[in-house]
Amino acid sequence: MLEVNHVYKSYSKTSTGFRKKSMPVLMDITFPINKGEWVALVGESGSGKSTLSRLMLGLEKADSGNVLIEGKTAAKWIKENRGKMSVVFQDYTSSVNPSFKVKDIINESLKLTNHSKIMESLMEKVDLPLSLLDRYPHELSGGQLQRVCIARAISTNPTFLVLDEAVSSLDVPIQAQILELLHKLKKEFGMTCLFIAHDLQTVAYLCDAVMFLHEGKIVERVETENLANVQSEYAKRLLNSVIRFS
Ligand SMILES: Nc1ncnc2c1ncn2[C@@H]1O[C@H](COP(=O)(O)OP(=O)(O)OP(=O)(O)O)[C@@H](O)[C@H]1O
Repeated sequence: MLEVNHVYKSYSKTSTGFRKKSMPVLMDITFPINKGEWVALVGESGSGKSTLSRLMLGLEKADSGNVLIEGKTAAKWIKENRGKMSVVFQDYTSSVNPSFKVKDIINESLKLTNHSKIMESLMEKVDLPLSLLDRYPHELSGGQLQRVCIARAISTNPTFLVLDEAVSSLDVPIQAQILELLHKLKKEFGMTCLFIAHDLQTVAYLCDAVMFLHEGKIVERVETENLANVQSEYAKRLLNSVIRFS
């Protein structure tokens, strides 16, 4: 359903002197994500994960190559299928308008005038009490606010979901709760998902396959059940570090 084909992306880097240097970030990225599949993209900070997610969300253009969804460029598909591609970012605080109440945040994509029943059902889906609907973001905990962002993301019943480090800035026990919630939603909604993370532990629980992004290239893709048998040096190193320190 989604294909990334030979994508290259670089940014210009300011250097001393007058010439701007080009810094390659993504090099020849190619992979498919099949319908209903949850695929993780794992890599260290600065490896290009968010750049790739912006390309997939149609927010930036590749230098060459393309991202196709159901045969159309990502930007075109998203325009024609409003609300069918949703994203949850790491930074839940800056993802919401601080002057909006929870009910208005969740209603941002739906734009309903009479929304109480739908709001209530979305709050139930993300395990939040209805009493929070009239609160402002600063009156919520980080975990509660990220649940609100997830409720907003699923409100339109998306076909495709990008989770860009969606649990990374939460405390470990809260991370576990959000992962459990995502697991439940995965089963209930059957959407396709790209799950971006810098650590393997979170993705192993949720995803069907893992791609390792290293120095702008996908060095390996493996089914989650075969994680123990990765071949590339980079994937082995990441895996060993998890086993050693967990
Ligand atoms: N708009 C931009 N202009 C210039 N350089 C950029 C831009 N966006 C990203 N970069 C650079 O591209 C590289 C990859 O950044 P990106 O945010 O995609 O990495 P990441 O893997 O998501 O990192 P993190 O896990 O820390 O979020 C970094 O060196 C970053 O400084």
